[in-house]
Amino acid sequence: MSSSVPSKTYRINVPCTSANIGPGFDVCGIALSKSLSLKVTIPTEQPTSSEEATLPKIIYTGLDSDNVPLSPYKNLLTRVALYVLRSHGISTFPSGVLIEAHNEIPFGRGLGSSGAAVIAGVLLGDLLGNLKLDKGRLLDFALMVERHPDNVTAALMGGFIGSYLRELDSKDTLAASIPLSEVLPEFPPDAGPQWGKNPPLPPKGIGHFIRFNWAKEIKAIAVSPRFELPTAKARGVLPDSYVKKDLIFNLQRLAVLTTALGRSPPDPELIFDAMADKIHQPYRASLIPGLPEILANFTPTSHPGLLGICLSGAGPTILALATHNFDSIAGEIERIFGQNGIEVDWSLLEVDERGSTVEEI
Ligand SMILES: Nc1ncnc2c1ncn2[C@@H]1O[C@H](COP(=O)(O)OP(=O)(O)O)[C@@H](O)[C@H]1O
Ligand SMILES: N[C@@H](CCOP(=O)(O)O)C(=O)O
Repeated sequence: MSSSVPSKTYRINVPCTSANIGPGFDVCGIALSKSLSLKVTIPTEQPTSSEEATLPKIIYTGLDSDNVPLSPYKNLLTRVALYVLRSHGISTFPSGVLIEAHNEIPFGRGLGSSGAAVIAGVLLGDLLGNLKLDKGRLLDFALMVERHPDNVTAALMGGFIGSYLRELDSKDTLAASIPLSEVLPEFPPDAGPQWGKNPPLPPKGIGHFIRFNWAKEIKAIAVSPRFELPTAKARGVLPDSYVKKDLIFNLQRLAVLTTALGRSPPDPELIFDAMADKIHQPYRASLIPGLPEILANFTPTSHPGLLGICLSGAGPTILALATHNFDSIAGEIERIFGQNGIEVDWSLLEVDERGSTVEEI
């Protein structure tokens, strides 16, 4: 943007997330120390009716930025922002906006890249419309797009979070049931202010959540195979119903895990067993070569420092929680993936307690 145009610049920062943490399928999420950050420059004066308005210009740097659509009607960040704006009766983006995205979250690896993009988009819409929505309301909009709460809630709030979707009355159920194609329509390339009907506001308070404690000694090792597994595909292999004993297996562990991860010093035996799962990982094993072996080959006794191991989100990333010996734990997971012909990248991450932030810079 030319320096002669008066403008304000903001930084939106959204952390990556690891969802499920073993038994907490669609319930738990942890915000971690990699992020999607947007530098957003907004002109403070808009063109007069005789001047031509310009659409947002989007620039990406960082991971997986080569194939991201840069049209504001195709890009996930701006489509979500436009949904928030249109729900408030604002049919177009302000003119002349510059969005510089820097991405550290690999796409389709189970570290919540789409959840982070959805939260960044909601925050962007709030900023562009000067809507000043509170966090609960921002979450409602995010949940209309990404309809499981674990990633988006942790990305927005930060820390280790448990969440559920409120049972809605029939009027709210109707409002929340509008298809995703109406929330994020495929805009024609020449979409203008008069295009389509604005979507309705989402019901209030769709998502409820609580923040658990997190013991400061616990770090997250994220080992990401170098292939993408779209979350939709990894949800597609899950059954529609479960047997009672598998549900009880997970519920018992989840009840223990949420408190166990907040206790200092952490108890490796308790956490390790509490991170086992029977409702998503076994079904996803067919999509992630090496997963059964990885889950079967690690214990706190065989790998001192390890607390627990699970699939991160829908995978294929493996999340190992540990207090020490990070290199050897990651190296061993890398070795098993290697035997299955899969290369990986790994990093040691901290829990991000701040969650998403927006600041003027
Ligand atoms: N920063 C981003 N900007 C635009 N689109 C994104 C961004 N991050 C993720 N996406 C979209 O989300 C897809 C990945 O979503 P998903 O399959 O749910 O995997 P993940 O486990 O990483 O959330 C990407 O292929 C891309 O289409
Ligand atoms: N609970 C969801 C979480 C998906 O997380 P992602 O980071 O893989 O998008 C699931 O397991 O499907």
